Amino acid sequence: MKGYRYIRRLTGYRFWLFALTLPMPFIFYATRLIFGLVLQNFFNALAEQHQMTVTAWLWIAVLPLSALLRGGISQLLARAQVLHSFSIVGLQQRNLFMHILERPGTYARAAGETISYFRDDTQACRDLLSLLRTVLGQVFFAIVAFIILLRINAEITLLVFLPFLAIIAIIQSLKERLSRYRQVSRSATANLTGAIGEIFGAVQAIQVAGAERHILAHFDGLNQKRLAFMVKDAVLTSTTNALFSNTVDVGVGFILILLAVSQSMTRLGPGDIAIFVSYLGSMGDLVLFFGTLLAQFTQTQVSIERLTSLLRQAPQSKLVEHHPLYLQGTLPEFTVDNKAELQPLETLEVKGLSYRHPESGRGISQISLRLQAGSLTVITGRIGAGKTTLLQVLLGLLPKDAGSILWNAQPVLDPASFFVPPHSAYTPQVPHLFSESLQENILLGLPADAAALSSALQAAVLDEDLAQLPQGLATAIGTRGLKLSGGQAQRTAAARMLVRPADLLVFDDLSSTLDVHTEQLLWQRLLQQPGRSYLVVSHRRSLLQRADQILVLKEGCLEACGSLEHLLATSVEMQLLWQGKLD
Ligand SMILES: Nc1ncnc2c1ncn2[C@@H]1O[C@H](COP(=O)(O)OP(=O)(O)OP(=O)(O)O)[C@@H](O)[C@H]1O
Repeated sequence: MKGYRYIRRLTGYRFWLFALTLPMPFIFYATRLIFGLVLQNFFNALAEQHQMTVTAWLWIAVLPLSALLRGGISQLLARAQVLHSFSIVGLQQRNLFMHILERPGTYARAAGETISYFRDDTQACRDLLSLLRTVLGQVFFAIVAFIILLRINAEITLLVFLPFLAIIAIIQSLKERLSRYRQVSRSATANLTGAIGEIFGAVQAIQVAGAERHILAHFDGLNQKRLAFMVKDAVLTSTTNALFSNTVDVGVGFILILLAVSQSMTRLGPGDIAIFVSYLGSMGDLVLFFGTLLAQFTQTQVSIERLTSLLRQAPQSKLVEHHPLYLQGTLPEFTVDNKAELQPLETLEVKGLSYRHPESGRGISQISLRLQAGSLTVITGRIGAGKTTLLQVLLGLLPKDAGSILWNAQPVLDPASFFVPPHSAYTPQVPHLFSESLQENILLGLPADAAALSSALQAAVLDEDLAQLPQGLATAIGTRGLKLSGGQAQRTAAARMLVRPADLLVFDDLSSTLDVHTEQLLWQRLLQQPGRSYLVVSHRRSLLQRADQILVLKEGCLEACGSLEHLLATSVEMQLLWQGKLD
């Protein structure tokens, strides 16, 4: 989606608020024009009469009135401006958040990067619109001021405007270099902070490898690079800022020099000089803001590209789709669809399911399966065969490229919202735990039902561990569950699943962190649960032996399917997996 279309669609959201904010800079700069005219008339009246006349007093009285007018109108419109800013930033944040929630499997970014998308990139358009509005007001001011000054003294006006043009030309010539220096210094900073993150995450590995000296040298090198780029960036930015801020003084100096050398200046009264100085001050704003506006155009384009790149196959206009936002007043009641009324699982059918990861071009192709209620289906295959991808596409965590999913012969149109309790529950390969108590991690907001909790703990083989934990269920498990062993973390995630009513339980390889005995006990207890069906990724022999059917995946395709006996007799891939000859 082109940047301007993105901005146009965004501006269309609550357009009346945007329209209300448009006159603000015009009113602001109109009062500055009035202020200059008042100054001119006041000083000229004073110079002509050599004393405070009624006219002079009148001109003085106009000053606070114009300030009051400006303040009053600004106050009225400021609310519209704040609401408009929050609306367009909030709309993008809401749409981005919804997109991630709909397809969590496609979103794999670090927390810091995510904050930068949500906080910085969604604000780029707001900043651009705000600058654009201000610069339009300033251009209006510049044109009117130029005409007024021309009428006072055309010769001087043209001469005084020369430094402005010169400075705009200098800024333009420096613009490309400014942006290059800024980009290089930002990326040097990102390299450094990225390295700090990696070093903290790998302290143990560094110590074990005795690589402290090498890492410090690397860190020092990154620091030196950043220092060099930052100094260049700071020197150039300060120089251009100095140019900006001294523009007005240069202009005033120019007038004074002309006053000393030119006859024509003698025709200027003190009020005329005052209006020149006053207007030049505001012209300085235009030079400053115009340069910033040009830079903001580029930054906004970059931000729009960054944001839309997160959408993958979804239409790019999704980020600027219009939806209600609740910025004021009480929030509407939160309702969850009551899926309990829907049919309990009888059969689950998958036909021709395909998905390719855009980054690697790999994934799954044309997978079909049929699963009966109350059965255990095991998906197996070598590393990278597509087992996780199949589960994620089925559950709607990744968007399917092709294929269909049928629940009791009815098509599932939106798997992401369908495959949740009470239809199904899922434990991923790496469970996500929070730095809360064990109980909160299992319940995740469900009302504490002691019987359901205790049954889930028992089924997940957590009951014995619980006795060892200092505060039992109230034990805080640390950031991402770090105080738990890998196996405990995985069984906590399993208990979270079991405490919820769900017909279909989907597990992605529990065996990686469980010893053979615990895993056997877990499956023994799980399979005793009434009314549940299981879809499980595993390569453990004990589970393959229990399975009603096994799907063997190879390079993203369904290689074979059937009972263990049948597969061992007919599938070479299954034979190799069974003998542990493949990883
Ligand atoms: N996020 C991703 N981006 C790009 N390619 C991916 C992504 N996730 C998986 N793949 C690729 O898709 C293929 C299938 O991966 P998948 O994780 O589904 O395999 P798997 O059978 O579950 O492997 P494992 O046994 O290691 O869990 C692999 O070639 C993998 O490299």
